[in-house]
Amino acid sequence: MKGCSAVEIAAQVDIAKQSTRVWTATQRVWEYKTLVKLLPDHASRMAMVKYLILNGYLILNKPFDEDMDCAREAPGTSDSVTSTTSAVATSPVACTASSSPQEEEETDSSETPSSDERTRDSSRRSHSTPTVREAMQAGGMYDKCPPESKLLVGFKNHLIGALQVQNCQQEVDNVSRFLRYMQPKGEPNLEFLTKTTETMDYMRALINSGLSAATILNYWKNIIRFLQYVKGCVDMNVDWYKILKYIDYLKTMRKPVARTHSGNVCSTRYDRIVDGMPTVHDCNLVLRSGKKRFLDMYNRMAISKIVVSPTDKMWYRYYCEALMMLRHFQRPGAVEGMTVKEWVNRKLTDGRYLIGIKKHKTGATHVATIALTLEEEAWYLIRPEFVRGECNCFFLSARGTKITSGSSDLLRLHESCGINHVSCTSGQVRRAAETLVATSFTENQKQNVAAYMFHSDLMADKHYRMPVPSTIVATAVLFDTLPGDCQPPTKKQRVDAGFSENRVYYDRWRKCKYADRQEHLLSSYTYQKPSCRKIERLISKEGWTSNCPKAQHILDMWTPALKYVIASDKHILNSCSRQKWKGLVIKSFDGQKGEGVVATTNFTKGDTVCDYHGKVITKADGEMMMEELGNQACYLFFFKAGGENLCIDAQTWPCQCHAGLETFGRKINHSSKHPNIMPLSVVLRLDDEDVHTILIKVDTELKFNYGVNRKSFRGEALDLDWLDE
Ligand SMILES: C[S@@+](CC[C@H](N)C(=O)[O-])C[C@H]1O[C@@H](n2cnc3c(N)ncnc32)[C@H](O)[C@@H]1O
Repeated sequence: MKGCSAVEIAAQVDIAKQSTRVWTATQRVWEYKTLVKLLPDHASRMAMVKYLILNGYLILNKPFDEDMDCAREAPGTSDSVTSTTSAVATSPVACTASSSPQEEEETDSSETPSSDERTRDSSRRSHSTPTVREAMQAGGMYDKCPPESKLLVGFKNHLIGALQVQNCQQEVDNVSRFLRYMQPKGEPNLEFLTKTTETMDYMRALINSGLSAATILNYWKNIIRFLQYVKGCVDMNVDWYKILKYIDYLKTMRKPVARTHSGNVCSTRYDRIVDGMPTVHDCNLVLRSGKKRFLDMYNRMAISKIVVSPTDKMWYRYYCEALMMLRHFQRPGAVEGMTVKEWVNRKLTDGRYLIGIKKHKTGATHVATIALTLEEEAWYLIRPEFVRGECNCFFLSARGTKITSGSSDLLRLHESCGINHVSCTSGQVRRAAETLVATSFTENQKQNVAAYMFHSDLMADKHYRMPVPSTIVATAVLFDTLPGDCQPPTKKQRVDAGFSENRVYYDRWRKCKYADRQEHLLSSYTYQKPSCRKIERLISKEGWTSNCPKAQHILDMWTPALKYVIASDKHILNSCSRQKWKGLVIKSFDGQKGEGVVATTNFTKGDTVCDYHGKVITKADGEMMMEELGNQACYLFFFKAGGENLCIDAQTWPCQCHAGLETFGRKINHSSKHPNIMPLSVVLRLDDEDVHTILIKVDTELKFNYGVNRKSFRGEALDLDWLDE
């Protein structure tokens, strides 16, 4: 539009904007998963994908072209990706078990009951999985260091011994591949700590090889854990500073990947909200529709002793496996791992047969448990029909060997019943059950369910906190009833807004408001217990006249919340780990006092000025050190935490972790009469250390009360007159 006037150009821009809006609004962007749902038939879907792309549509989360062309994508692939991603989002450990390229290889079914399935499975093995692996191989990311390398052996022992990670081989392999990439030859060493360019290359190569964001994050997590292990190795004489810097670098580098991952998880969850989630009942459809055939087969095999065809027998087994996954919410790994011994050891408890399964292919330390009804137990008694030789596994393939993929079997069952399996995987039914539990079970019941479904407690907790559509709507309705001035909705407002005349929403509003007020009052007193009078004053200042918490009740509920606030404060964690605190200097004083700490900025009550840094030792060890010191200045801080008598040893200086750096805590002098800071013992998740933090109120020399007097320590301090200060 070179020759056009500004007005003409502006008019064209307007038209373009308009058309972009229409373009976006008319579904130019497609999620591949939606296409899977709309077009379960692979060929039709591929044709549609091509058409959409040709016409300028954008398809998000499309599998690699090669995968789409080579393999008839197993229905449910996208779904299983979904469940992996969400598991990763809630528990990074789960990612270890499910998202590594090795695992991708292993989860392919090798059992091939029909020629059709054989074609599909073999094509998946020969094309789909190796795509990622081959890319990794080509990029030099698949080679490993010798397993006997000192670093790897040490790391593995650390994972098993110190961190109790029994299933750690995958993590060790991931680290091994990383080390090999960074140092293609020889015994791996720590020279990579300075190779930032190569590290960046490694990240790029991982991304380019087609690994999912979740898997890459998992690699990164493993490497960071490895570095933390190295940091703690006293015999390696490693440079802490270098390691910390490198960890920082890794953390920065993973940020974009983490963003992509969060985006993926969000989009999955969004789909779930928009498309709705299947209920447990929906997921059990295959059990209902196949039940007649199943019972018929049972009658023929168990009662009439008629020999059925191998295909029928196989189908019967699929159904039995499905029962465990869909009705008893077991993971496929538990179905695959169940042994004959575990079956024989089943225990009749309160009318149910209880079975425990130890091997379930996950990193969880829980035993998978199933409580079969008497009827179900009878259905499983038919197993001898499948035995072809020696095999300890309970479920047996057509060849009499261990089954390899419970999820593939579930998929086959769905296909045989003509049911679209997409929303009926074991992951889906577990999620559906969790949703149900979250809305209608008590906390105790939830914990029991978590154990039954063999989640880690943390994972279970996270799942239960996931919003479900009905909760979101209920909350939104509640918000709608809240006018801006925070008054409860009047009866007229409620009725006008389409709600019933009764008080249910009014009461709900009052309940929420009451809880808010309680929280507000409690949050005003974080580190010092208030008096009843003080709370009453605050309540009256707020101007609340009704629906108002009682001051005494708040006092009863009060606990020192600050510890928890501190424990999650990134600034404090960072300052503790780097030993960098702002607003303090060390100053020399006259006389015996020596040096002390002075504040150069104004601190406010509640501020954390620094920590008392040093190694945490026992009280007995501390006392022994003190005895040896005699009358010399002493840099030991005795305290009690969780019933234990401990001591921070700042006597041993400089510390290993911050070579050559003077730390402030140990330089703070004593004052019993005018202390202006107080120590607070908190447990920070910081390289497994208990870190003591100190609060200050005024900008003057920092002094705390050492908590001892001249008579302390059996009178040994009698001549320390400065203790009276
Ligand atoms: C933890 S250190 C404090 C820093 C020490 N002033 C320095 O120069 O390194 C504790 C020692 O400082 C000295 N100290 C602490 N408070 C003092 C005070 N109010 N007056 C005199 N000396 C004090 C005592 O010798 C004590 O053993």
